[in-house]
Amino acid sequence: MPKTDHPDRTPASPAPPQRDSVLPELREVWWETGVRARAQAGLFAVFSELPRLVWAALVVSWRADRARTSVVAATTVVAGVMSAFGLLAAQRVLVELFAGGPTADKVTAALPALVALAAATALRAGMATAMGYAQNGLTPKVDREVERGLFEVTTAVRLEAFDADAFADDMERASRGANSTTALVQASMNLLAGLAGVIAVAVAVVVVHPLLLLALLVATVPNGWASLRAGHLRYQTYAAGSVRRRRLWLLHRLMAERDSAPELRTYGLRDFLLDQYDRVMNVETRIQLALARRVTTTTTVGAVLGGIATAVVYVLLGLLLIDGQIPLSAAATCVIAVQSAQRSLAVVTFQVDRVYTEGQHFRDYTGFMTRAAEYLPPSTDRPADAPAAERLREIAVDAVSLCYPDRDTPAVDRVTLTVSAGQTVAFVGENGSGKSTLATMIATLRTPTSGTVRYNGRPAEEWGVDALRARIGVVTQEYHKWPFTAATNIAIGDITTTTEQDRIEAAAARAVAHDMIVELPHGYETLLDRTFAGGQDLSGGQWQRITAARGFLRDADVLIMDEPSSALDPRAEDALFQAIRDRQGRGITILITHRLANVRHADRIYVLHHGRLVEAGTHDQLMSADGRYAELFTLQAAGYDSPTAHTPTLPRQPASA
Ligand SMILES: Nc1ncnc2c1ncn2[C@@H]1O[C@H](COP(=O)(O)OP(=O)(O)OP(=O)(O)O)[C@@H](O)[C@H]1O
Repeated sequence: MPKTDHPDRTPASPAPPQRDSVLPELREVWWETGVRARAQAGLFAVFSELPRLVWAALVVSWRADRARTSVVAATTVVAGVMSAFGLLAAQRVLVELFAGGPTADKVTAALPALVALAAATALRAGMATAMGYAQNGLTPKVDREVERGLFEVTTAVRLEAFDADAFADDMERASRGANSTTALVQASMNLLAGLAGVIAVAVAVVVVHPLLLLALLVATVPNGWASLRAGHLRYQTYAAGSVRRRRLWLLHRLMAERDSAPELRTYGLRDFLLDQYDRVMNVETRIQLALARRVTTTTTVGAVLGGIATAVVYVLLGLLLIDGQIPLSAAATCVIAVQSAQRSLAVVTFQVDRVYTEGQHFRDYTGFMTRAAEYLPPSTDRPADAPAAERLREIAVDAVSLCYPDRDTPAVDRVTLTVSAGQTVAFVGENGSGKSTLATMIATLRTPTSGTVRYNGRPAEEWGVDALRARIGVVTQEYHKWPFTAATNIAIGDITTTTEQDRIEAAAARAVAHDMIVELPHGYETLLDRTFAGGQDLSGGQWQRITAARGFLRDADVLIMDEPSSALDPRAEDALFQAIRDRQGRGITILITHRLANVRHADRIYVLHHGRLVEAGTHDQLMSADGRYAELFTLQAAGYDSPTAHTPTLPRQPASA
């Protein structure tokens, strides 16, 4: 890892080495190097990037709301013109007032210019109000445009994306980037408005004396530099703290949310988690203090240099006046212009800083959108040769392997098998043997690293992922508890059926969930989320019945059930497997379970071990073969046969009874 100047590496910041073993998340990860390199771009890079960022902001804004973007652009230009016009009118007023003659005549002569000055000031204020109004209206539209785009991608990427090391961090920064877009758009608009003001003042100053323009620049450059550098330091710190922030967010959730509350108390994790929080926050505090020191030093140096330069401008003005190079009226106008220019330039430098900083976050967003596109599945359009009514008759798994990222050994290793319509097959094997991974590949949720899965003889690409998924129902081992009503939680199995109560109830009945649901306070309309008023929670087994109902809802050609009964009571389990057996002779059913008594009726049982298919056959065939399946089955059965329930007898150690 190359050495870089990084806020985390300031002498005060690194966590002690032994803590890394507790919080590996605090260690530097490879992808941060690239982010940091970007954050370390010099000020020249900042300016060279500005036009592109402002342009990007205008494009987003234009896409979100053309009318409001046009209003902002028009009011910006008109306000700028009015600034120049106002300054020139002010100078005209002063020229008339400093002319010779009686005061009444001078005031009368200055009146037209005074009226013009008042009109320009009023118009400029009106433009600022209109611009503010249009910008406020733009904010929610830009938010929606960008955030929706992000969600469209995060909900479409393949599951592999969530296994990739950098994806979660990348996504975290992208969400921050999405939130930054509104700020970028606003800052860009304000920057353009500020620039229009600066140009207006510059024009007025040049009219008075060209040399004053140079002085004006000298007076503003130090503050501008300080402001830009401070923004730059903040971004560097932000970019380097992504992993730490994610860790903090996780700790917030672990300590404050309902899911973790019981285990937190059972295992007495309070002090442990608070300690972890303290460690992350200690690092964070040190880094923020170091940042504050550097930012304060930078802005102080900028302010001192800016003050000296302003004094130089006024001295120069005085010298020009004494020398008779400019009249008193022009000198007075120039003082007004210098103050006005400093105000406008303060706006510009502040907005340059914001545009750059928010722009970096925005680039995180656009960069993520580009990188995430690599994880998007191929076009989901159903090809013309996959008729909508075609049923899945056969699934052929051909030498399929899957290696998870950063794993040396494949989770599934060259597995070949075929399942036909009407068959119920079971995948069995010890924990981690690859059963779920194989099932997710059949369900098109993961793409094999090598080998092919064919559906009716054709690979998935020829069908289109959507066409296949519409024909495959999956009940996953790690099901999700959706914070919706019981009815919707079942309808999620086929979201088009949310209003088809009879279908929902039929699916619930097959999954032994109906009676349980009608006993809930609001029956099917009971909200299954305790975090909302009136919400209910269910037991593990009750949740499992709901998820099984999800699987039954869509009478899919293929139903994959991964550990559907691990939390069910014996009666519910028996009823569920009866319902699964009812599919036999019709669709394809793939069953994954450790309760081997439930797979006895399967047409074929596939035994996996370390990712490889080691045995296949019916229950009777596998028992006669006396291999791995027979061993597991006998071991489990012995638990029931044993006279002492707590000391199950191993098959090769006959019971002493
Ligand atoms: N997302 C993942 N990233 C990396 N490795 C994974 C991932 N999911 C599973 N694995 C690994 O792949 C192997 C197979 O896991 P899989 O979940 O397919 O096993 P399984 O047979 O279904 O296990 P179980 O009976 O415990 O459900 C295991 O070694 C597991 O650690």
